[in-house]
Amino acid sequence: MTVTPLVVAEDVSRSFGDVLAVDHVSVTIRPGELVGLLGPNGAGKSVLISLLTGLRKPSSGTVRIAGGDPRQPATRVAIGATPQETGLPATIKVKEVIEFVSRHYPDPLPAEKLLDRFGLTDLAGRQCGALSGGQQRRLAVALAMVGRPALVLLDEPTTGLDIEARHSLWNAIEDYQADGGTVVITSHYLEEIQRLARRVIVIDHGRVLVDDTTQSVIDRVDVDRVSLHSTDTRLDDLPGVVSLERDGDQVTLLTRDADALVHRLCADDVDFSRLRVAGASLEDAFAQLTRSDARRTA
Ligand SMILES: Nc1ncnc2c1ncn2[C@@H]1O[C@H](COP(=O)(O)OP(=O)(O)OP(=O)(O)O)[C@@H](O)[C@H]1O
Repeated sequence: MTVTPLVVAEDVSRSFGDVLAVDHVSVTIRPGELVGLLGPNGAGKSVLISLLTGLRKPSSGTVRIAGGDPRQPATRVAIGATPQETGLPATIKVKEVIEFVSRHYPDPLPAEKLLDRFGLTDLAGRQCGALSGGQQRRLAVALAMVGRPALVLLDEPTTGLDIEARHSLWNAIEDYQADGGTVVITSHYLEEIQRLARRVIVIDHGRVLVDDTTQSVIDRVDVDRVSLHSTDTRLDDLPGVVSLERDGDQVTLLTRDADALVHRLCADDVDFSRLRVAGASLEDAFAQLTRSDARRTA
């Protein structure tokens, strides 16, 4: 069965003077997907999101959301977004701002359900200006979902949140997806994207470097991560090691052959403790992808 895509960006570019922020990007997202949009600082993620939400017009190419132009109000009802920075009205209470935004949508989530989902129930009567930075961030994401939009675009939603707040936001995002919602999320916390997103799109210099399942992207990096505690200098000369980082006596090695490395440690009687071997992470894959793109660009 063919599923009609929710997001179709075709050959989209956007420039600001000499800066080509988004460079001929084509992306299709199906309903129910949760897609991580990754890239280094200045890669073009926020500008691409602004094109998908209809806040900016492409210099060339087309964007369609649920078949419509996101610059038209009728299409924008299907979109919820949390930009990197949001300005909430300081003197309006949390529940009031939720109810105010709700009135713009035909079938909004009940305020109580939204407050509960985002852990904001105890703050319902608090003025927005009296919320902490993390509480404001949670409210901003809640407001993106109040109208039960088909698509939600979250630009670094968990920046500045403590661990507990981050976990509760992940749960809220997963609940929204479980209800059939579609999510595009940017984050510099790659372990967060690895946990949430089944698919990642990596962009750099405005271009798509990779668009694949998260696992396939990780599998592209044919290395394992070996961590141990040791002050032995012979660690610098082990075979198959791609990179080595020291933090005090904690050493993290990326290697193409973890078995050979561990055999060698034992054979050479290297003094070490707390040895751990793990597969590569999305962060390792991302670092390798963007490094090789930087080399190509140079
Ligand atoms: N209004 C603007 N005028 C001129 N250049 C802009 C404008 N907005 C963005 N840019 C440029 O476009 C490029 C992409 O910016 P963008 O904000 O999309 O990056 P990003 O991937 O979101 O980065 P970050 O991770 O730092 O948020 C950058 O070079 C930026 O300086």
